[in-house]
Amino acid sequence: MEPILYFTKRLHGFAGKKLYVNLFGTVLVSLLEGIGIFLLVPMIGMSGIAGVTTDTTPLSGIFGALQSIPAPWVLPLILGSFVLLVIGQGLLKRSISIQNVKIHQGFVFHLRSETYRALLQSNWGFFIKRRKSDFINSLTAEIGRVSSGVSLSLQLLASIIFTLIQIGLAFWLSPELTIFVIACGLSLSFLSRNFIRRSQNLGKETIELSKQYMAGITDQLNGIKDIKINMLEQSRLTWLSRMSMKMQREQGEYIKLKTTSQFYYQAASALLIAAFIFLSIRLFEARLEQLLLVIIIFSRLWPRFTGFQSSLEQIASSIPSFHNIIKLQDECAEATEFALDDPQGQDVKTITIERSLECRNVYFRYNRLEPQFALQDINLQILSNRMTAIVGRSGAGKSTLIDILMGLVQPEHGQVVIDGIPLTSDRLLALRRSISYVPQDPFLFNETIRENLRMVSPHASEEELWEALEFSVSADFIRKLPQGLDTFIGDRGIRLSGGERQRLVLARAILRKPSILVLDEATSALDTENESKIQEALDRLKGKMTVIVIAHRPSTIRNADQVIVIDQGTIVQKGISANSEIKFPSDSAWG
Ligand SMILES: Nc1ncnc2c1ncn2[C@@H]1O[C@H](COP(=O)(O)OP(=O)(O)OP(=O)(O)O)[C@@H](O)[C@H]1O
Repeated sequence: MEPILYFTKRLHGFAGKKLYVNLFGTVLVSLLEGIGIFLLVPMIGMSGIAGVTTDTTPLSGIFGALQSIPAPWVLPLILGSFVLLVIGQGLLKRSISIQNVKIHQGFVFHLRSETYRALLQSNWGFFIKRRKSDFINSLTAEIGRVSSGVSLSLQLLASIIFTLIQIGLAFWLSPELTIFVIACGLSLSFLSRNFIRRSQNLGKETIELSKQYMAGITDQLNGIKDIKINMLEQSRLTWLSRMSMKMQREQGEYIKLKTTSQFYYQAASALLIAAFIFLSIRLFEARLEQLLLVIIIFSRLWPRFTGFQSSLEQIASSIPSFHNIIKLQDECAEATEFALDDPQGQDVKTITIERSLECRNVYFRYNRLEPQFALQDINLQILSNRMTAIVGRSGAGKSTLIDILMGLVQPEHGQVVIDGIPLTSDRLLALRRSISYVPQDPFLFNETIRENLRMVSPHASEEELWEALEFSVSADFIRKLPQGLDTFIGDRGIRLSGGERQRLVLARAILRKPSILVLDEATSALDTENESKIQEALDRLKGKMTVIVIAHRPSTIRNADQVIVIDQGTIVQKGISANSEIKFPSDSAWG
């Protein structure tokens, strides 16, 4: 109940007055439907079928007024009112349905952007502990389930209001029979608790399966090249069929549960109606017209009880999604590193390092429950406007060190210090604005080259774009493309070679005009000629920009002013120049 209330409040906050208008409209539609049914009684009476009159029902007062109208007009008047009522109800229903869809869609979008915002505001440490596909699942399937769960709850509320009105009317017509039917309805709802609990459990299974499916399919599509090279197509297809079978089984269980509960309700309805007619005739001696009205009302009312059951089951199955989204938003809130709409965040100034960027006694573990440190006792000084190279064998801790220096993760002990001042959370954004980072696996968007460059610097002139491209030795290959800067580069830049991608990402990094440039094996895919051209370009940055290079190849660090060697998370060697006393780790990459 709690998560439903939580999201209903959120929906209320989002839709405001529109929500009440729609709820009121839904109740009105149901009422009009009820009035339409009441009109059936005098219509039947007039037709002479079964000798029904309205005299003995509480409606006699209302229909008595019809006697003052000339006899030939009564039937057309009643039939006309009936048609008008049905048309009015239909139109109202249509506009409410449209409004409902608008509110529902708007709320899905609102929830999605709220959750995505919370995700974007979270720190890097939060992302490395979780599966990306779980986020995708939450932002797509689960938010959809939450929104339809909320919308179902509101429909249920409208239905309850209408049912109460109908019960009032039924009570007015026959209190005994009404109490009898309500008692039966309540005892049935008590018995149906088990179905609701099972629906909730099935909802949990749905989420787990949907997470597994999303994780698997994302991984496989990311690794489609490996699948093709290793001819894993058949095994992947088998995985998909197994997954589909599990999902089908689970959906089958859900449908079985739903139809069983509907069957019980139907059987109970038949029994109840039989008992009800028997009792009304034998015990309560109801008259035909009274009985007819009560039957009409309850034939409308009883399906509502069945509807409640079915809605409750559906809502119950969406509750685990409610919990998951709340949990995700709470975890994001805990991991928030800045607020996206914070006006101060928008005009953060960049930091210019005057003297140095330092690590003082830094220790870091990915998992604080395990004894293994990824970095320990790190003390280093990166001088401003110089080139520092960080080297070490694979898994030594180079990328982790870079993440610490960029403020992406925080040390467990120790500090990052900029020009003698410790890096605190309020300066994190400023530091990040000052840094351009070229990762090992460069990321490009499925857009044109121009769009990919402008993403980081929307106002860059054509001249600036080409300048950055010249720097990264990309200008020539782009000029040769038929569409030049307007070439679409495909998913993650798949239509470019690995080296071209690296050069383009380097151009993007330079375009930001950073004060610190971080290259994490950013030239590993380049041939010697292009690499040395980039080395020359980086050389020209000396004195203008602080450059930090992670490298595996000695050629990459030839011109570094300082070389730091890391092994098993600790600094094992520091040297002023790569050409002199540095001894490289005995890793195969170093030849
Ligand atoms: N997200 C993570 N969760 C847990 N452990 C991690 C994570 N990322 C890295 N590690 C571990 O931390 C250690 C240092 O990893 P890091 O990526 O910093 O090494 P590296 O020197 O950059 O290696 P490479 O040259 O292969 O990229 C490794 O033992 C690695 O297994």
